[in-house]
Amino acid sequence: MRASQKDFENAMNQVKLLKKDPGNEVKLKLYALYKQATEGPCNVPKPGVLDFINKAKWDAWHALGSLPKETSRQNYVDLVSSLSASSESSGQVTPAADRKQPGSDALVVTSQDGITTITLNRPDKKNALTPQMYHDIMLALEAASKDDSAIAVLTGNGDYYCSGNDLTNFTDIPPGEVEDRARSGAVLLRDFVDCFIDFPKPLVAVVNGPAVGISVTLLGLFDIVYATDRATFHTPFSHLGQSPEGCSSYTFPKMMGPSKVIFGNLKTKCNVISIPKATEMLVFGKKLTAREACTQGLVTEVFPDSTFQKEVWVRLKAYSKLPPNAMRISKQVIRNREKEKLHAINAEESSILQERWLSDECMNAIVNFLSKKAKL
Ligand SMILES: CCCCC/C=C/CC(=O)SCCNC(=O)CCNC(=O)[C@H](O)C(C)(C)COP(=O)(O)OP(=O)(O)OC[C@H]1O[C@@H](n2cnc3c(N)ncnc32)[C@H](O)[C@@H]1OP(=O)(O)O
Repeated sequence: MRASQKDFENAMNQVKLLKKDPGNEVKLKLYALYKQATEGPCNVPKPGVLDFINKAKWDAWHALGSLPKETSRQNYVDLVSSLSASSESSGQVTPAADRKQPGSDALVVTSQDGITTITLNRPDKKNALTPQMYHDIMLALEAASKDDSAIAVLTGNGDYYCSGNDLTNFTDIPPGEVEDRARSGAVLLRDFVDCFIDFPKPLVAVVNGPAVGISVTLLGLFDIVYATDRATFHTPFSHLGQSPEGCSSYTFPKMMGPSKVIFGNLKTKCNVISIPKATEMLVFGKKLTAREACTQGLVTEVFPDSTFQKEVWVRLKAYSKLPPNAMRISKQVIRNREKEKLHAINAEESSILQERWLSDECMNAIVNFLSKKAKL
């Protein structure tokens, strides 16, 4: 059977996830087949002899002569599939990918076994979220809401789940444009969080490592949160001169419940007040371990790191075989009556944050991070 365009796109995504470098010879072969499959026979002038890299690429492409596009596509898919079989790719992302997100390699979307997996793929920056990634995640969620998968998963590649908003997003802003940027940032944030509120299928977070900032607050909008015991959950908003988002000002106190504080002594009358446990996280920036987050209702289940990927994916594959319409409808029954409220909270949080981004407290904290004075 001939490889389809979808198979070809799957293969392109799989290449990005290979753990083992396949070596220059194979990479040239992949390049040549890709060019032949997408553009046909080599039609560009030969680079000069001193332009070693481009000449090697040109030679590899040119060597394919008039190989038809369809055959090149098939050969590309076969080659990638043989590489994937021999490469030890990370447990959860071996399945063939089925879409390439526009504009960035920092997000990889795969779809297999009824599960669409959105993987944050910027491990060298601890999967910090750039504006492009916010846009691409929205696109991926939009596509996943319509594709034939039963559930969707968000996870991270590397040792972190996500280090939150990329703090360099706040740099290089010309002085006259600061307010405009804060305004457009708030619109993006609001649209982004709205996509999570409205996502119609079961949404699962596979928290493969520490999580910071918005990647934590969003967890209140997921239906299941599985975490490795290596994960931590940190919302250092006050440290950053910022304030909670992702509807966490509502979902966290609701999920975590109150902690009772008793004051007074035996001689005087004792008073009991209830403070949401979430306050310690959202106001004071207390970092929770995975077990603490589980006890407090933010995480569904914690797994030992050594078996995390295996156990979680076995579980999710089983869930994905359940009738998809029933799961979608059940999710809606559970979530729908809160939706309007969540949208209103999201709008409010985004507009408060827009103001915070303009504050000296926020600017100073970001400068501190960027000058490496502070490690949160
Ligand atoms: C549309 C806009 C929406 C905005 C929504 C608002 C959201 C609010 C938030 O998300 S607040 C949370 C923001 N995140 C942080 O404050 C985390 C900052 N990072 C750290 O504190 C640390 O990097 C760490 C604890 C995550 C990891 O520390 P570690 O020592 O293990 O590793 P490094 O610090 O050396 O990090 C490796 C490289 O990654 C870069 N990096 C990490 N996180 C971020 C980030 N959030 N933004 C930008 N860059 C980040 C780090 O700078 C290192 O880069 P380098 O190798 O080039 O130095």
